Amino acid sequence: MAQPVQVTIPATGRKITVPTGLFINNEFVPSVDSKDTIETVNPATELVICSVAAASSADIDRAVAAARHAFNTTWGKNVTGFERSRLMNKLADLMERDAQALAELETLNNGKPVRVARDFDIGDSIQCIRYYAGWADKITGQTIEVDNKTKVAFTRHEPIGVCGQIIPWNYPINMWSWKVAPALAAGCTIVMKPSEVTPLTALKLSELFVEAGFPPGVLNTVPSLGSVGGAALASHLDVDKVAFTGSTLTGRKIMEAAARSNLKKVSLELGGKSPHIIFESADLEQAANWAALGILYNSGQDCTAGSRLFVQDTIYDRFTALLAEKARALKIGDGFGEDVSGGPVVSKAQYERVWSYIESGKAEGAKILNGGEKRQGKGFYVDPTIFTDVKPSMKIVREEIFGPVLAVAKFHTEEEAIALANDTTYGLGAGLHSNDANQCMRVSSALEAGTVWVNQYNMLNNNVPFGGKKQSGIGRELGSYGLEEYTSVKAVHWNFGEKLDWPF
Ligand SMILES: NC(=O)C1=CN([C@@H]2O[C@H](COP(=O)(O)OP(=O)(O)OC[C@H]3O[C@@H](n4cnc5c(N)ncnc54)[C@H](O)[C@@H]3O)[C@@H](O)[C@H]2O)C=CC1
Ligand code: BAL
Repeated sequence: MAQPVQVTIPATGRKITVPTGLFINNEFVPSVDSKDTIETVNPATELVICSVAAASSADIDRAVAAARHAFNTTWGKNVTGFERSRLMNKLADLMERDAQALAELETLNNGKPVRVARDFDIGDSIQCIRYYAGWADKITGQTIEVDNKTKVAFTRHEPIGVCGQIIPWNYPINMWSWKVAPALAAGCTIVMKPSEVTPLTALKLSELFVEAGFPPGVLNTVPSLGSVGGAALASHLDVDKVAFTGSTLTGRKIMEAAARSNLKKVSLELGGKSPHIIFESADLEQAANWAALGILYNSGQDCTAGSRLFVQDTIYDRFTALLAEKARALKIGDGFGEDVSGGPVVSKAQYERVWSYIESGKAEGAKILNGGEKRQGKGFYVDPTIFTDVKPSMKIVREEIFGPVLAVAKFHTEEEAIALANDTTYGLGAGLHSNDANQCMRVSSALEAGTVWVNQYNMLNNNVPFGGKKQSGIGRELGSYGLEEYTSVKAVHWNFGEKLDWPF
């Protein structure tokens, strides 16, 4: 299978041609040895969209060989930073040109509102590529004086080499750009494995890669099951680095595979159970908006979802009433409606997983403030579900749900809020709302998380690093820190005068 198919966007009638082959060496090709395919589904209708080729481990070998050849002959060794920057900016221009069609395809496969896909996911992705295009010709090492007369050392920040990149289904285009942009800027070549749930936009973006004029082999796109293509990349002897976003369980497997194979560099962006604290001095209306956004954006399918909310006892009743209003005001529906703010969750598997948590919350005795009832009809919809009066031991408080399900608890003192917030194996995001600046400073220092939001939530910038502490990950994405993950520092020691006496 390598022939493109035409898919029709139900709401607009637009026909989009989608490549269905594996993208290797700038061509869409069938698998070398497998007839396996991946079926994609529209989560709003539960109807099949199309099937694409599934890469086997032999295909991963072929993609890695293409990436290695491009690294050694073009991108990694013979293409200047200026040229890398130019091509990256061209890609960003093409994404801007095709933003509406890309957004429609993203919505079809993922379910998120088309307005959100276009204005946030894709807008942010274009900016990410331009941000790192700006770095491509500015990667420099240091000159270090070793002694004043005869020796100097300098460092070179060299591209790591061939990178395996494994991304999830919650932000297919956005996670693609977070991974691809710094790797390209640094001079690395890529084998990209999109999620088997949402491979369509990664394939469509591969077409734009060719149109932008990138040399063959720089980016290779291999939709595949995680246990096949993902595992093959993580354990491949000729892959120099693997970058992953997804569950902590799979992150652990990837790290084990890297350790057992060639000790490739690993960066992991994993799960979370992020705390969000509302102190009594906060602007409650604003804090309720941010708390609702924190759990409902992307239908809660967000690694930094503020899924544990801690509210000071003095404002608890007022605040929870406000929060319920916010949840009820949000329009959930088919993502093709321009006024929709939340779509279905991505798949049947995710729908069942989220509902099993809702049932467990009910069984463990948490009170339901909003939602908690299944809808009739087609589509993997989960209405905003808010549990109050939760206990720290409950499953809905301890485990990542990855759906629009919030666990709310009360606290009395600042110390108590910090202790509750940090009572988790995760450490990705955290938020707090307070009008006391000293309190904001104290609490943001005490929270064990890679990102802390003060008087806002879930806002990210391409020039600010992002990543986790504890079991939420290793390494950073975005900003100059994200670029460092794709370079390897070489120290060159240079002698221009010292004679070595012999015997020494
Ligand atoms: N941190 C985040 O952004 C994400 C977290 N998750 C969490 O994981 C839960 C389960 O979702 P899944 O889709 O099953 O997550 P997952 O972590 O298994 O999938 C993410 C990616 O990893 C790949 N993968 C799976 N097994 C692999 C293996 N053995 N070796 C290499 N790659 C492999 C998948 O094909 C996909 O591309 C969600 O409910 C959520 O809690 C899921 C997606 C994103
Ligand atoms: N919100 C940052 C990326 C993620 O959810 O995976």
